[in-house]
Amino acid sequence: MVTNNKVVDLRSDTVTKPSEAMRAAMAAADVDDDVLGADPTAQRFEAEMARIMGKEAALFVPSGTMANLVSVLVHCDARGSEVILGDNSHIHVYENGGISTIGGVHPKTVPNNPDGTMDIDRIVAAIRHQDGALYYPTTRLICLENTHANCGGKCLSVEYIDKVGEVAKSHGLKLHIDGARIFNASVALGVPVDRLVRAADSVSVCLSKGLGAPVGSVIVGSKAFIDKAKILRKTLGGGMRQVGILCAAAYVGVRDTVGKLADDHRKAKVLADGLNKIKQFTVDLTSVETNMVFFDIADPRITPDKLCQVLEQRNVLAMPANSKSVRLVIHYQISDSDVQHALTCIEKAVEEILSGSAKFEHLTNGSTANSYGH
Ligand SMILES: Cc1ncc(COP(=O)(O)O)c(C=O)c1O
Ligand SMILES: C[C@@H](O)[C@H](N)C(=O)O
Repeated sequence: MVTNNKVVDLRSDTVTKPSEAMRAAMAAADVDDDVLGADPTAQRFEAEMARIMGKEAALFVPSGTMANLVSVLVHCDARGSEVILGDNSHIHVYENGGISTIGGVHPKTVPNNPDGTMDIDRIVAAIRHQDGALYYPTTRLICLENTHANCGGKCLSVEYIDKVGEVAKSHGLKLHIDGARIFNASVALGVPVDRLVRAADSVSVCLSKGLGAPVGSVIVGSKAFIDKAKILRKTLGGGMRQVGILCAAAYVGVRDTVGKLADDHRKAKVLADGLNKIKQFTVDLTSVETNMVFFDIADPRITPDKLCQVLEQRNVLAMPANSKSVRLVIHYQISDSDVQHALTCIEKAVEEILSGSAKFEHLTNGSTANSYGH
């Protein structure tokens, strides 16, 4: 039963459609072959992103996955390299093991705490000792993720990042931040984004998430690092021709949408409060720091897969996080009335499922291809 023609898409902040301003900028973009020389719009955008992030240089890449892969492979350019990263990190869980299958880099996971951090003493303990060089991989890199997607969009503090940076420096290691949502963290923490990443040798920044660009990420770091990253991007097939068309849209996203992230976070809290009033759900309200809301379903009759299917019949899109919880993500194209409409639809979906009147096409255990969970 469709109660509203408009689709309220809460699956992710990757679902935004380009704004009219982005489309106009794309149409008007001054472009050239970025492989044969330098697309002027890409060059301007990369210089602006380096300035904003407080790094020497920047490189536009087609996706966050490629941004992380290129960054890890530049830092870990010798055989037998190992990277220390979170066991629940996007790089380790959702990027097809690319650092290993493509880059030959060995992952050394450390448990992620619920707040997205890894215990500093466990990071230090994970660093391979020189004495074992005959047997062990060689630690070259530590990766953090801010905000942390699988930990509910939690923010890593600048104090924590600086401490990990000190550990990396004192052990001769590099530090990469998967900053897919670094602007969400900067806004939620009230810390300028260049200060937040000061300790990092490289950062990947998604333009196609909360910033609303249709495509792309940017890597920032030293000029020497970005020069190597540019070659590796080409090796991976990421060299692009008139890429200014995409950079023009991304530039509009950075200019127009960063200022809207605080409102995304406010709406996420409104959504979380509403969900917490539904007695079959539990939400840890203190964990809603940015634009993501995870809620657990206590009633076994209501599975995440069933709930998402019934919501889809009402044009509200959501994704199971796993077999017991659902993830909802706010972005700037979700209005306050969309939030209220979604809450009403969720309440009605729960009633339909519990009354037995809900219709399902197919059921899975929640870990389907279209689920975020694992
Ligand atoms: C934390 C994080 N890092 C990296 C990525 C990868 O970005 P992309 O989907 O553009 O490859 C995502 C999700 O998309 C993410 O949530
Ligand atoms: C699914 C995942 O890869 C994506 N980064 C998201 O958060 O939606």
